Amino acid sequence: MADVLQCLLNWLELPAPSIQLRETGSAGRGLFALTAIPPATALFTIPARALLNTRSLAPHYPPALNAVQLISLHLCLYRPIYPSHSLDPLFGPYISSLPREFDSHPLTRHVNLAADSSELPPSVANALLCMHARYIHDWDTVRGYVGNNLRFLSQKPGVRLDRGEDALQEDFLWAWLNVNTRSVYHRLHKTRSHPDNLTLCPILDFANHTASGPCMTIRLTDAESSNARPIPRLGDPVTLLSPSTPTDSGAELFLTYGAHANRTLFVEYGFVAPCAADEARAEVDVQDLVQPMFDRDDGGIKKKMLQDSGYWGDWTLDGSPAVSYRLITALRLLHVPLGSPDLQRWQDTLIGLRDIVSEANESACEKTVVGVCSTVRQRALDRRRFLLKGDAVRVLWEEEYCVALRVAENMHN
Ligand SMILES: C[S@@+](CC[C@H](N)C(=O)[O-])C[C@H]1O[C@@H](n2cnc3c(N)ncnc32)[C@H](O)[C@@H]1O
Repeated sequence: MADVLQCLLNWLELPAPSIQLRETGSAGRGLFALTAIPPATALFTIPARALLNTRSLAPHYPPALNAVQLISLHLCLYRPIYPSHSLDPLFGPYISSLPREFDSHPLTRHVNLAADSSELPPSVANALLCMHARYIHDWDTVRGYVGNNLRFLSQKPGVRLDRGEDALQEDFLWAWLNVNTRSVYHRLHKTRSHPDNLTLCPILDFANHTASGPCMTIRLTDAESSNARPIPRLGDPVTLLSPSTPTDSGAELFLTYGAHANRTLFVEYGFVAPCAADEARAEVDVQDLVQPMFDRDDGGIKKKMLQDSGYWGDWTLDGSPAVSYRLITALRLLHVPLGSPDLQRWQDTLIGLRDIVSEANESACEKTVVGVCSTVRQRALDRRRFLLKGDAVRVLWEEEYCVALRVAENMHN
């Protein structure tokens, strides 16, 4: 473990920092404080030349790919064949420090084993299918690109493209999952929202996620603070700051990957961070149960109205406990007869002219929510008993159960 970090530090020409790399219990490798660290201390700065992104890779490839596709292609071409190191002359030491495989990641299981996603809560299965579609789109694009640039790519030192398409696709999946689980936001373009504002960053990418509690932050780059594209050709360097509170020697140093529900953490990163039932992060998406309620005569018109006003789908319950405003809005419309004066009242709720459509409409919505909660609880009970305690999928079902229980109890009070 120490060797991996030392090798990266040598390549980066960085002095020994006040952190070390250690194996954690269940989260793989992680960063730990070697000494007590004062608040907001700069831990290390990774030079722009060592960041793997569109700026550092663009000079080495014909244009045509977006950031995820280009970085994935580069990793794929230079995947190390263990125990040997990556043959990449540019980023070899970094690529050699990446995880060797993603065998237990839900996407790998889905692709390789055609794993039955019916064991997952429906919204999780749906999120996994969407992720799979993204992956297939990127693979199709990169496969076409490789075909169009075969001669150029084959001449790169250390690259072998004569291994057959299956082997290439396997390496591409490994590469794509590295980008998906390890890249961070990094300002490289004129606008903040540009989808290619991302990078892989050595050492920083050993940091595990915490949903709450002290975490490290990335210092604002020059480009970000001036809200413009970076001036240096390769972009700005990345400096990692320790948490804003003192860190004890030996404590793990975390990042927060975002305020994600466990559904997202599981599908995108392959783990869950169990949360208390009363946290807003404990969330159930009930679209699979509510959408069929619109499969009736007036449902098509109502669906269109919800789509036009931006309220179709993403209907959630959470543990705080709460029914999302998006779901309340959809249910209110579901219980409004078309052609009645209540339709105007529903529209008035959208623009804040009214709080509710009517008392009767509110109680019909509540009854529907209670029914949805009952279905969620029953299916969670049915499914979780087939799974071992501590299994990530069981945690997902348990979260659904607890949230539905809390929301239903709250309705009755
Ligand atoms: C950016 S990497 C972090 C470093 C990684 N542990 C390693 O060994 O290289 C993200 C991956 O670490 C793991 N991970 C991060 N935070 C975790 C957590 N709180 N619990 C479990 N696994 C976690 C997941 O496998 C995730 O996809």
